[in-house]
Amino acid sequence: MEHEVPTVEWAGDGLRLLDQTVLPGRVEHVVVRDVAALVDAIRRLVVRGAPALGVAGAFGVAVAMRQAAREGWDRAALDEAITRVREARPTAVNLAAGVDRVRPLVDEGAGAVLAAAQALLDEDVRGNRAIGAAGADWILGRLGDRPLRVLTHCNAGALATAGWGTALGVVRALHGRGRVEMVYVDETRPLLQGSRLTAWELARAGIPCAVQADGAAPSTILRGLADVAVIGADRIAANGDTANKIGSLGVALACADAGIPLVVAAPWSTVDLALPDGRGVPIEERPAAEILAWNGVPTAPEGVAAHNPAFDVTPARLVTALVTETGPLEVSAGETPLTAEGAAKGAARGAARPTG
Ligand SMILES: CSC[C@H]1O[C@H](OP(=O)(O)O)[C@H](O)[C@@H]1O
Repeated sequence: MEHEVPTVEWAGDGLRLLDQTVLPGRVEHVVVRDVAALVDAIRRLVVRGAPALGVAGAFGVAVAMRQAAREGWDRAALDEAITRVREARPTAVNLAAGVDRVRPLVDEGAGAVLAAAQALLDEDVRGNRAIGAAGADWILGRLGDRPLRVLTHCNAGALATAGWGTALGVVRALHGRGRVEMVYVDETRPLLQGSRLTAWELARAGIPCAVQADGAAPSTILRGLADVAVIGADRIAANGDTANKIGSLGVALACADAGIPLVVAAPWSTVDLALPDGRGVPIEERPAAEILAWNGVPTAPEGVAAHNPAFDVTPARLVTALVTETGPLEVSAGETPLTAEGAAKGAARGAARPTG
């Protein structure tokens, strides 16, 4: 049975978020009604994942407007608060894009902003279903119509989006066709989005999976235990260079060496056409404590330093296929650069009513 729990939704007077910091042990929600609480929720990964951040950013404009009305802010204070939401995390382009999409509607009132944010949420779910189907089509066409062993990194599932997921959307589509033998789930240190979140989603969906240490991924791939790796993205440059959770580059290098496909599943809203290549991707550096302890228990000697980049950039030459809502692009084979025309088609596909 499919048991999706809404990740982000408007709840009358605030933004209701599934608190992903307490999964899988507890399923709890928080409702944020002010900008400081929303920024904190984004920075602590209560809500996380590029598309989900885009939706949270869009609704965040309405949160700021409601707070401005309650507290009597002037326009400058409102604009500053909206910018704080927009800049809460730097790497996923979707957060800023979500804010920018609805910000021009501020003068039309909170109702217009909420309607636009809800439209973005609905488009994301439709787009993810399209990504899932297109990704499954490409993978089965490439590898043969048989049950497959998939490797994933981090969480690019329903929890990272408004629903269904991107990379896990592909896995869900394959599973729906009876074409998943096993999913190797990288635990994804330091915040364990794989073991805590991806394994939770797959178990609830009845999809067979095994959690592994991140360090096991290259040998799993080079020992021939996986047929394909499918990952999400946080920002894709115009040439196809892809920023994703730290450790994705290692998976990509192993896939290239082993000759298995690396599939990036992402909506066009994750493509940053203003960025010619991956050198300009802002890489979020996160707190040392995430590396040096778990649940407050030290895992390293006191006083040592930590290096905690939250993302890395996989060069386009290692991306076998980028699957968006408009279909696959065989990036490493040169089907780039990504174009504004493609982005427009993607937006139209997400906005299109489902045909059945
Ligand atoms: C579908 S985008 C998911 C993407 O976001 C994750 O980062 P974080 O958990 O820090 O928000 C990770 O990079 C996933 O691949």
